[in-house]
Amino acid sequence: MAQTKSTPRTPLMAGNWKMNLDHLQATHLVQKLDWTLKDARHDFAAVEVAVLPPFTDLRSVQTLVQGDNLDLRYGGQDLSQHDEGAYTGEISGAFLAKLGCTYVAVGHSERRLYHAEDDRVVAAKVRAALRHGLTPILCVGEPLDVRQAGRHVQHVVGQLAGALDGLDGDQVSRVVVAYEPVWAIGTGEVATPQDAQEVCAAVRGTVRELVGDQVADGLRILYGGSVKAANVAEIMAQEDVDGALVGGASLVVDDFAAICRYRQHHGGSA
Ligand SMILES: O=C[C@H](O)COP(=O)(O)O
Repeated sequence: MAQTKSTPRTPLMAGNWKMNLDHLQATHLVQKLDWTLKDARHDFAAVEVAVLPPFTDLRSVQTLVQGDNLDLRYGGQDLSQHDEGAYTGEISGAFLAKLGCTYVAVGHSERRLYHAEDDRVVAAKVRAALRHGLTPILCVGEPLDVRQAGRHVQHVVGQLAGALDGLDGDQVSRVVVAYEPVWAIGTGEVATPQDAQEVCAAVRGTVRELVGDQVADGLRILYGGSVKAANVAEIMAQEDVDGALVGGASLVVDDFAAICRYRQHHGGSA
């Protein structure tokens, strides 16, 4: 049973589509998602829903969301640390802002792994996002060997401190953190609610030490890694978990909508 949390923070359910769905498929999914969430006759005002499509879909998503005034936010999966210039293939945060993006994922483990993004690059991208008025969804998480060695909290706190280094309280208050254990991404191997809580509490504690109580209490921390309708309510019931970053299940409207309706699964009030 979900429990009432001591500090209310608006939950965020963000769907990271990764390299899936072209702009036509994106239009179809967004329309159906909006229809499904409204059709549920459930109060979604208290849950923020966002999608992170591929860059090539964003203009279509913007047209739909703004044209039909949909209650849905959207954003990019990555951005350049630079604002403009000779960086072939890169996308500026300024371009994302111009397209009406609210969010941008930064430091996803797939970027760290396949594009060699280290804490220094991730920190620069967090700053780039903030410069352009975007909310970075800063992804942190440990690989399996680190978890097995029992160093997961230390690892995540190190990534977090590296990415937030030098930011003031106002800047950190505009960041969302996503804890995604690498071993749980796309594997069906979901962390237990207690695993998620342990690390998310450490994330909040680190932010408390860095910039104080007010920012820490307001910080939204998402869990990501094989989130499904069947496991989301228990994860959301944890004190320091404020939402989910959803990969595979966000590509199927009914599955993602069910995740957004997590309160209905156990009748709780997280
Ligand atoms: O950004 C999303 C995460 O990588 C989780 O992906 P997944 O839900 O497919 O495990």
